[in-house]
This record gives sequence, structure tokens and C-alpha cells, in this order.
Amino acid sequence: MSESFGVVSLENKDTWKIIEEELEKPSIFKSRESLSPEYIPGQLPHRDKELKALASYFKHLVTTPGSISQRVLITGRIGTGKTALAKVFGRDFTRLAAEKGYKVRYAHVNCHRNRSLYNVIADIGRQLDVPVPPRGLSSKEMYDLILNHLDERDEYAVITLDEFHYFANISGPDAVYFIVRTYDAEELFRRLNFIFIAIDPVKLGFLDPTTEGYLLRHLVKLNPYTSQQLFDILKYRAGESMYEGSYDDEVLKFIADFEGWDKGGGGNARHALEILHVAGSSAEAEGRSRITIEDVRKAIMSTSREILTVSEAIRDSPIHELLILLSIVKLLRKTGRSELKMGEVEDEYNAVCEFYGEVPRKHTQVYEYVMNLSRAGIIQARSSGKGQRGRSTLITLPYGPLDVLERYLDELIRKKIQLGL
Ligand SMILES: Nc1ncnc2c1ncn2[C@@H]1O[C@H](COP(=O)(O)OP(=O)(O)OP(=O)(O)O)[C@@H](O)[C@H]1O
Repeated sequence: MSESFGVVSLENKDTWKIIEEELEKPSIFKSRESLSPEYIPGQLPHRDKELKALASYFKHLVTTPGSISQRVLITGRIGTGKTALAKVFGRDFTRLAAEKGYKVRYAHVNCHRNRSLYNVIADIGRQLDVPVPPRGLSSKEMYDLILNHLDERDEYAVITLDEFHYFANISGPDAVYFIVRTYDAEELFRRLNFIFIAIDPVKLGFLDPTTEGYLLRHLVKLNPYTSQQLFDILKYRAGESMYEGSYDDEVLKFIADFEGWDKGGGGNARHALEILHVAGSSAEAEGRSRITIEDVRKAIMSTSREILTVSEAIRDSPIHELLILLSIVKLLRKTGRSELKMGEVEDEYNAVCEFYGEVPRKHTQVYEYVMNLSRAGIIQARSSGKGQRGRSTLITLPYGPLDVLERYLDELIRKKIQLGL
């Protein structure tokens, strides 16, 4: 067949240019900073409801400003987006208020860093651009300065006290009342509105019942993320920070399934993003332009404090559980896949038994051993459910590196065989 070449298009480049661009192209990250914890994303997938709740709590600032001093409590487990939600709300609400001609400021105080009453107030003053005289002021003087500053400029402020329980525990209830002024009806004070962030409302037990009751009625509770929600969040954040083609849905799903609350994980978006970041960095360090499941396993191992080191967990396991675990590791390495079916693990187990001169156990016993390993958190086993031919058990190992694990298991099994265990 005669080959006809189309008209040489103008965008064709010299071959050296194509190669040079490829060599220069950073392989994974197009913007690392958009994966950093401090980065405030443009979207917050699966937090629309909570954003709407905050907007309705603070709506008075653009309808009847000064009518009340609002106080809202955001709670949720670590990594559920409490800080991001408050900062995104602060950023967007103040912009939208300004478009309507209202001057609303936003300040975000980290009470883990600023634990004393004076430091919290000074940080609020700094963020609201309150000119502070050089001589030392008392907390009350500083606070009054802030209120008068807002009054003079006819501004209102939404102030988030993040990790509020640290401040409350260190500085005590009097300091909290000083800031929150539950009973303060003075009009000037209504220029301040508050968002308190605490992991657990129980930690606010020191508050008097009125304040506590008020905050619990103005509560925005963030639930831990499910694996599907984390997949969506990872997809969005990866799209912002990594090059197309440097990751795929299987990698994101692997992380999301590990961390998803519905799959026994912590539902922690920070941890999921950290795993993605570490996996991307290790692929890049090895000069590869694509993240593999193995990169993710290594990242999970290096970032997951809660995973017992495998050696502790399997030290006293029966030898055939170890042979099954080794079969899983070998097969995951061979196939490069993220999950295995029970049947193929069993085939690999029979071959591994033959290699070590062991008589393989029957199916029911093998299944029992797999369930033991899953109950111990050493592997993850789930039923395939719909979408697969027949129901099967799907098995994966959420951590790595597999080559290190394989060597370790081989040594452990040889030792147990020598000892006749
Ligand atoms: N819905 C979401 N969409 C996009 N990114 C999110 C979402 N939720 C959380 N994140 C990201 O996950 C990370 C953790 O979020 P954040 O720090 O807000 O959690 P947190 O609940 O305040 O955690 P902690 O209690 O540890 O302070 C941040 O990088 C944040 O940008």
C-alpha cells in the first residue's frame, strides 16, 4: 500500500526538539505546592452541604450586618477537611460579600501554634491589619483595639479558631469566655463572628452549658470520607498537581480503598493525598513518569503509622499462613496488579508449597487462613460482589515494598521449616 504523507504541518518540530522537550519535561508533578497541606483548593468535592450550612449561618453579614455575633462549631476526625472548609468559606464568602458592597474580613488562627489568649488575639489583630502600637498591650487593650478598628472602618470579621481545644485546654475557660463573650450584648462586639474547629465536641466539655448548647446547635459535623469520595478528591487534586498520564484511576482507587472509611480506613483526605504525593515523589526519584501500584504500597508503608510492621504481625503465624502470604506477594509482584482472585492465589500457593516441600492444605483451610490474615489486617480480602463472573474473594496487600516483603517471608519460612514449626 503506497504510503501517502499528509502535508507537513507547521507544528512539526525538529526531532532534537521533541527529544529535548521530553528530557526536560518533569515526569510527575506540574505543581507540587497544590498537593501541600497548606494549599487551599478551588473546589471541595463532597463538602457542598457543609459549605451551604456555613453560608446560611453567616448570611446575616450581607443582609443585616451587626444583628448578631454568630458562633459555629466545625467538628470531624483528622483529615476530614475542617480547616480547608473554613478557609475556602472565608475566601469565597468575603469575596462575594465585597461584590455586594459589604466589608467582611476573614482571619484563621491556628490555636495549636497560638495557645495563649494574648497570642490568639495578637494573631487576629495581625491578620485584620490592625495597627498595633510598639508598647506592649494587655489582651483586653489589644481586643478593644481590634473592635474599634473594625468599627471605624465599618467592617465585620469572621474569625476561625482552629484546633480550638488546644487553646481552651491550655488557656482555660476564662480565656474562652473572654474571646467568645457569650453574654456580651454590646453592639461593638457583634462585629466579630466565630468559627470554632475541634476534632471532637466532647473536648469542649469545659464550656458552660449555655455556650456549649449554643455551639452544638450551630454544629457542622464532617464525616470521614468514603473510598468513593476520596477517589473523587484524589482525582481532582491529582488533576491539579500532576501531569496527565503520570497516574491512572487504578492508582487513585488503590489509595482511596486503603483510606476509605467504608473500607476500614481512617477516611482521612490528608493521609490519602500524602500517600499520592510520596508515591509520585518515589516514581520521580527513580526517573519514571508513571506512578505504579508498587509506588503506592511503598508510600503507604512509609506514611501509615497505624500499620503494624508486618514482622510483628506475622511472627507467630502458622507456616501455611506465611506460605499463602508469600504466594500473594509473589503473584502481586508477577502480575503488577492491585488485586488478586482467591483461585489464582490458591494456584500460586500450591506451587509455593511444592517449592518448599510442603503438602498444600485443602481449599477450606486455605480460605480460613486467608480470612485470618485479613482479620489480622495483614492483607485486605473482600467479596467481589456484582460486576465479576460469580462471586469471588478479592485479595490485596495495601503496603510494600513487595520485593522486601518477599525476601523477609522467604527467610522466615525457611527458619520455621528448619525449626520444624
Ligand atoms: N473535599 C476535599 N476536597 C479537596 N481537598 C480536600 C477535601 N477535604 C480535605 N482536603 C485536603 O485534605 C487535606 C486535609 O484537609 P484539612 O487539613 O482541612 O483536614 P482537617 O480536618 O482540618 O485535618 P486536621 O484535623 O488534621 O487539622 C488538605 O490538604 C485539604 O486541602
